[in-house]
Amino acid sequence: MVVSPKIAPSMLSSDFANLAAEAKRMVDLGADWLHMDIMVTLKSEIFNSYFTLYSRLYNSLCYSGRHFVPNLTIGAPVIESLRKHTSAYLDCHLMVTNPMDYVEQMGKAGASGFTFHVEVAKENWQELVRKVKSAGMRPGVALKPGTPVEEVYPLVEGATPVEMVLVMTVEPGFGGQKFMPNMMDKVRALRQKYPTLDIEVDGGLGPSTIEAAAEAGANCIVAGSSVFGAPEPGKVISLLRTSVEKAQPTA
Ligand SMILES: O=C(CO)[C@H](O)[C@H](O)COP(=O)(O)O
Ligand SMILES: [Fe+2]
Repeated sequence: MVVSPKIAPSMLSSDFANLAAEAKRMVDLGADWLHMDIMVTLKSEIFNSYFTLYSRLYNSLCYSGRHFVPNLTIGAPVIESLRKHTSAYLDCHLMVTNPMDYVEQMGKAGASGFTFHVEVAKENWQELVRKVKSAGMRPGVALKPGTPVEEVYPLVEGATPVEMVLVMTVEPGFGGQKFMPNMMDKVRALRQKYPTLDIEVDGGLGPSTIEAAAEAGANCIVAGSSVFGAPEPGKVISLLRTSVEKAQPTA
């Protein structure tokens, strides 16, 4: 295989009150990675800034009070707690407007992968990737459904490249949404250009959508509701893996 399958249950669909046990359950059932969705509101990011007033004004002018996503999930303290209970690869997907602010804390907390959104890193992605690497994490870039795939090419081809591209197959923010099959054109274009790149798909993946994603060339599969909502989650994990293995070309 040119690229290996990585099946990453999204812990967004787990029982947060029993996160350590849920993580162990997924690893025991065959998960390669644990996908951690980090969503922060704009308000808490403003408080992180030294220029509170300026940020507030800037954000109200440019973002009209909107957050990167309309949801709040977990942050570095939860990653740090979970890290004490598992050695699994923690595949962190940062849906925040200022990823640079979270590099150091996520690295110290024990995150393995740090995937930021291209939409908020157009100006500073080179510095961001460098910092992610020096904090001991693997850098990845994500793109929303409305973002053209060409926007991530420079990040894959840069002097300090990202090591994974995450193609969102739903609008970021919530689990349990419907898979967008038209996003497979992006996956196909990426796989054609970069045969050995890790390409992750996130949103609405499960037994009924995996074939489209695997055939297009995705090898890292995030699946939340389809895994946690299944009577036998282990069977879903192995089905996802088999589909990727069948579709990937051999070296
Ligand atoms: O990034 C995400 C949402 O923004 C989640 O990772 C994603 O939605 C997974 O959940 P599901 O498999 O239920 O769609
Ligand atoms: Fe995600």
